[in-house]
Amino acid sequence: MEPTEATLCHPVVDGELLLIRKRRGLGAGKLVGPGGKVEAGETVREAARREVREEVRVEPVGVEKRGEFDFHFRDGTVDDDSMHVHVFAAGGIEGEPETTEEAVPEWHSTDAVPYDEMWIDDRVWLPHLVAGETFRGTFVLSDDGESLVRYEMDIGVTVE
Ligand SMILES: Nc1nc2c([nH]c(=O)n2[C@H]2C[C@H](O)[C@@H](COP(=O)(O)OP(=O)(O)OP(=O)(O)O)O2)c(=O)[nH]1
Repeated sequence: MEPTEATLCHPVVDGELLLIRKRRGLGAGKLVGPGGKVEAGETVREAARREVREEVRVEPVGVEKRGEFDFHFRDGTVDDDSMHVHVFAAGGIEGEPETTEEAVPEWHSTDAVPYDEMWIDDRVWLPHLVAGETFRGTFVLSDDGESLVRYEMDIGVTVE
């Protein structure tokens, strides 16, 4: 079975990260970047932009691909919960973030990212996005998603 294609798009504006408190779906309750599954007929970049619009009603600008990761639960084989995530950064936004049915927007300083409220793997790769780097990695989480079983990651990779 192929992993599900998904996106994350992290606006970083004047040293502040725009995160969302997810209200439903995979990772509900956690603080994450805007994102979601890629829909049929759209590119991953279009999907990344659409999810930012849908989740917090702003238009991301200066969108750059920064990396990709594979995200698995349990034994690292592709399963129903496996995601292939395309990660983007945005240098700005147009509009004022709003709360929606899907998400509550929160700004956090890039110097004080609340990693304990995020997916366990975010502390591994998000600092590289904030630093302007690119990355590619694989993360295997425990069944409950609370611990990192293993991971591998390359920094400074070429992204399309
Ligand atoms: N920060 C972070 N995000 C992750 C990880 N794994 C993972 O799938 N995600 C993201 C990628 C997607 O943005 C999101 C999963 O998609 P989703 O369930 O929100 O998709 P969606 O909004 O299209 O949901 P739906 O309404 O269609 O059910 O979770 C991870 O380890 N860290």
